[in-house]
Amino acid sequence: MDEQNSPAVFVKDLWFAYNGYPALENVNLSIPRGDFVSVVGPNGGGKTTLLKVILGLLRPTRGEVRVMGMTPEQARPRIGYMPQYTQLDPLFPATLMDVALMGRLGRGGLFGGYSREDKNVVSEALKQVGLYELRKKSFSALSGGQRQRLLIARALACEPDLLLLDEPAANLDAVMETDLYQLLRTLNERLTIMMVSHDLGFVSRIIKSVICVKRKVLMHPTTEITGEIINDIYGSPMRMIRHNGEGDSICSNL
Ligand SMILES: Nc1ncnc2c1ncn2[C@@H]1O[C@H](COP(=O)(O)OP(=O)(O)OP(=O)(O)O)[C@@H](O)[C@H]1O
Repeated sequence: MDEQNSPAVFVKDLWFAYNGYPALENVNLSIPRGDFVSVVGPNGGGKTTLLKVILGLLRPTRGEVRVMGMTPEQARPRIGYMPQYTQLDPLFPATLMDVALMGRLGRGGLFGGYSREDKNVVSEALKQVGLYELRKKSFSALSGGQRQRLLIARALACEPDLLLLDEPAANLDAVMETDLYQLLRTLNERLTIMMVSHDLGFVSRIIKSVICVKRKVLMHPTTEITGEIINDIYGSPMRMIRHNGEGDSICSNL
């Protein structure tokens, strides 16, 4: 498969174990470019592990992973990653610009200083998430929602083709969550997005496919997700809410 026409993510017969304990089994996936995938599943199901394998942070025990036709290591500079928990101390003495510039590290920034291009790309990323005006403010002055946006700007700073987001809506209130999804919807016009969501209260209007991870992995178009599938993943009764009569749906706990 050549680089141009290959899927954003292709996984074949992938197995992964932590010290002999299997976390992912026989995973097969093909995520087309431009997709917006929500990765769901129970606690400890393997969602973060799957993201880390795609990112090349974890090496599979067995199987093949290709990201835009390349190995994860080769593709890494083109993958924007927002990890699950914000590691940054809220009192971290840095401006928004400093934090977002960290996203240029994989592009050769920092050592020898950041170039004008680094700063231009990061300014653009801050504009996209609506934080450019605050760029000189301290990280500690941001609200939870603004911090999540800043971490997305940091992930965008490497000018990615693929964005991997691990629970970006964690700790956000409903209004901030809606704003965040609106931003992701806009970004999806030019990027492939894979987003872990812990619960199934996802805004399905913007999501095109759902990947269910419970050691084994299944991918469905959003419209195909049924209560039965959800019960199967979570092992507990779940309910489907048809959203707008156009096949959109939201799943939630009973
Ligand atoms: N570094 C590690 N060493 C050993 N086992 C691990 C490690 N990280 C994760 N695991 C185990 O692998 C399994 C999958 O974990 P993972 O974090 O990928 O799940 P998850 O679906 O992202 O969970 P959550 O929804 O709780 O974030 C779990 O059983 C977990 O305990």
